[in-house]
Amino acid sequence: MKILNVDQIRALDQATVQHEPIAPINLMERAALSFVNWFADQFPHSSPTKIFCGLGNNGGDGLAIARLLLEREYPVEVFVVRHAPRESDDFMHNHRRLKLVTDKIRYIEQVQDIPTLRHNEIVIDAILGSGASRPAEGIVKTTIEAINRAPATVVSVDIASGLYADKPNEPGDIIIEPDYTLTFQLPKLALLLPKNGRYVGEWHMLDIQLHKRFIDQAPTPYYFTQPHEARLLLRKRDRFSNKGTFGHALLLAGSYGKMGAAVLSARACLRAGVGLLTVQVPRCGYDILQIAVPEAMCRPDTHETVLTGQTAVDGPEPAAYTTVGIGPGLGKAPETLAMLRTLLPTLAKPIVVDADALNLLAENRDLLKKLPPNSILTPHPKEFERLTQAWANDYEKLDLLRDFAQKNRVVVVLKGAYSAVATPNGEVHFNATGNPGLSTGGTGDVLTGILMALLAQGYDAVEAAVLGVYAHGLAGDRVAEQRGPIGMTASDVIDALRWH
Ligand SMILES: NC(=O)C1=CN([C@@H]2O[C@H](COP(=O)(O)OP(=O)(O)OC[C@H]3O[C@@H](n4cnc5c(N)ncnc54)[C@H](OP(=O)(O)O)[C@@H]3O)[C@@H](O)[C@H]2O)[C@@H](O)CC1
Ligand SMILES: [K+]
Repeated sequence: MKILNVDQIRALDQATVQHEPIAPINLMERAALSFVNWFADQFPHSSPTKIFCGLGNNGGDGLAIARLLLEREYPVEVFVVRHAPRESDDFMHNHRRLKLVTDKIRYIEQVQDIPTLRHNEIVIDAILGSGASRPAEGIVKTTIEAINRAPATVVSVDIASGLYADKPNEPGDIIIEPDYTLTFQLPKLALLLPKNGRYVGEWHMLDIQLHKRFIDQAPTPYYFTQPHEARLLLRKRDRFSNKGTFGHALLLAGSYGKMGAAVLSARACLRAGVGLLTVQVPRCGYDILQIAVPEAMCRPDTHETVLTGQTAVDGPEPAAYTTVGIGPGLGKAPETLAMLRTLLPTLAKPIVVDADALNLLAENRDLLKKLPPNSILTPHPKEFERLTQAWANDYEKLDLLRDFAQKNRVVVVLKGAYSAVATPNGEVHFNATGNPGLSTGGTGDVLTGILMALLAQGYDAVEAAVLGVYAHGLAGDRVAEQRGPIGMTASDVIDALRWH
C-alpha cells in the first residue's frame, strides 16, 4: 500500500471527485459515515461525546460526524474553534445541515468558551487535519492544550490536530495526543515515525474508496506493507523439492560469552526453511552449537574465543554457499575485523550483515564498498547512526536511510516499531507487524537467521527483507496474543514462526 504526501492526497481527493464522479460534499459524507461506523462499534450509545471542529474540511468532517451520531442518538455537543477568518465551502454546507437538527453548537473564541471535559466523555478531534501547515497558536493552541489535559478519551479524525502529515513538527509544537487516530484511505507518513507515537495512539485506516487508478499511478518512495501483500511474496514448495532446493547457508557468529546469539540465529534460520545450515563458531562454541542445534553442521574456528575465519576442518569456501550471514554475537576483535577484510571481497551473492559486523563496518567504512550488491544490513537506530551520522528528526533519518541504501546498493532493515526496509532503488517499505515485546535481547539474531534462510531459498533481497521482517513481527504478535508482550523471549519468537 502506498503512502502519499499531502499534495498527492489533495490531488487524489480531486481525482475522485472528477472521475467517480462524486460531489465533494458527498465524499465528505462518505468519510464521516465510515468514521461513525467505526465509532459506533467502539463506543456505546450512552457515551457523552464532544466534537471539536475547525473551519476547514477536517472541521466539515466533524460536523457531518456530529449529525450522523445524533441520528444514532449519541449525546453529542459540538464546539467550533474559530481559528480563521473564513470557513471552507463543505464546512459551511455541513454547518447549515447540522443547525437544522441541533441547537447544541457552540463557538470557541476565547479560553472561557472551552468546555470542561470529564473522564467518561469522548472527544472527537476535528480541528485540523492534513491541511495543518503551521504551529497551532492562539485559541487553537489553548483548545488543544485543554483537550490534552483532560481525562477524556480522544479520537482524532484523519490525523491529530497540529501534527503535520508529511513533514517534521518543531519540538515545542502543541499537538493533540489522541487515544485513537482514524485516518482516511492511506496511512500518512507521520503516523509511522517513532517521535510521533504520542500524537497517534492506536490507529486504523478507513477505506473511503478514493480513486484507485490515481493511487496506482502516483509516484512515491514510501510503502506500508499490508499482511496480504507480504503473504503474496511467500512461495509454495514443490512436492519434488529436496534439501538442495532450499540452499545451504553459512552463519559466521558467536564469541566467548555470546554463543546464545549464534544458537538463536541458527535455530531461526532452520525454522525459516533453509535447506542446509553450517555455522562457524569460535572453538569454545563447538559443543554448545552441536548440542543446542543438532540440525546444523558446525565448523569450529581455529581461535578459541573469537572468529578469525580460519578453520582446520575441510569444507567449501564461504563463497560456495548460497548465502552467508555475519554478525550475531561476533564481538569486534582485531582478528574478526581481519576476517571481514579477507572475506568480503571473495563474496558475490547477497549476504546478511548484523550486530557487531555492522559496528565493524561503521568503524571501517571502506569495507562498505566490499559488500556484495543487494546484501541486507539490519541495524537498529543506534547502529545506523554509527554507519551514517546523527539526525535532527525522523524525516532526516529517512533521507539518510534512502541515501545510504542507494549509494551502497544494499537493502537496509532499520529495526524498530514499523521497521523500515530501504531498497537500493530508493524505496522504503514500512512493516505493519510487531509489538514492544520484541524489544528484548536475541530477537535481532532471530531476524538475521530468518533473512539468511529466505536468501538461501532464492528470494531476492528486497522480497526476503520485506517478507522476513513481516514474519518475524507476526511471530512476535502471536506470542504477545498468547502471553502478553512482557517477558517475551527470542526463543518464543522462533517457536511462533509460521509460513503459510
Ligand atoms: N483528502 C481527502 O481525500 C479527504 C479529506 N477529507 C478531510 O479534509 C481534511 C483536509 O482539509 P483541509 O485541506 O481543508 O485542511 P484542514 O486540515 O481542515 O485545515 C483547515 C485550514 O486550517 C488552516 N490552518 C493550517 N494550520 C493551521 C493552524 N496551525 N492554525 C490555524 N489554522 C491552520 C489552513 O489554512 P491556511 O491558513 O494554511 O491556508 C487549512 O486550510 C482531511 O484531513 C480530512 O479530514 C475528507 O473530508 C474527505 C476526503
Ligand atoms: K484532526
